[in-house]
Amino acid sequence: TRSTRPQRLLRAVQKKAIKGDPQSVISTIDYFCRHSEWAMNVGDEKGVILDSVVCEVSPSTALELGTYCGYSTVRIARLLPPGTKLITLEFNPDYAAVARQIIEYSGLQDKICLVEGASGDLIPKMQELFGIKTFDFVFLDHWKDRYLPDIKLLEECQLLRKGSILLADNVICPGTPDYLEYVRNSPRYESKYFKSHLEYTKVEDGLEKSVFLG
Ligand SMILES: O=C(NC/C=C/[C@H]1O[C@@H](n2cnc3cncnc32)[C@H](O)[C@@H]1O)c1cc([N+](=O)[O-])cc(O)c1O
Ligand SMILES: [Mg+2]
Repeated sequence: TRSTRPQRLLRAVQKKAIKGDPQSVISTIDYFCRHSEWAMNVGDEKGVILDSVVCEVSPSTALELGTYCGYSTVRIARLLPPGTKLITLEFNPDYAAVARQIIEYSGLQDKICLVEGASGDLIPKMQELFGIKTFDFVFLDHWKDRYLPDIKLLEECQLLRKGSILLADNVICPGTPDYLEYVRNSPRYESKYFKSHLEYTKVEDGLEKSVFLG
């Protein structure tokens, strides 16, 4: 049977990127998505905004919702201070398998913990599974109708603290209207929109950065 797009993206990384070099893995994926096949990675333009927020927060604990092929996982983990871990959740086993190989190829496996499962099931288990008290940083890039229920779950599970930063992809395209309305109107968040473009295109999209106020 024909290979899947994630498998073809992995093959491009294994063929063209330098093993152990996260930047070359990132550049290879961006090149593949611009010149061979578009894929729903946060991409290079929004990736620069993601990088700047990760560097600013310099999180001790970080969570990513929706690993897909691991592009943003590698982008985030390459900037984390030593001794910190990025927990990334992915419920599609085929995507998780590709992501594991891309993460390993980048050499960042010691900074990343990829957990297979649904965010709705795993978020309540973060304390017991990883001894996590609160997350300093959360990157949301999974199904767009899961953003709002999942941050409400993070609040309920007391996994956010005063100053926790949420960064959400695709708030314009495909769009996350209920999430945006919530973080922009809730007194519990201070929210800011970073205008950009949908990965590898000229279509408008952007990232929403929201600080939990406690
Ligand atoms: O649909 C998009 N992203 C959805 C991403 C979904 C990824 O997160 C996982 N997932 C979903 N709920 C989950 C719950 N728990 C764990 N993994 C989960 C899915 O198995 C997939 O790997 C998207 C679409 C476009 N686009 O232009 O169309 C552009 C983008 O940047 C996008 O991010
Ligand atoms: Mg996205």
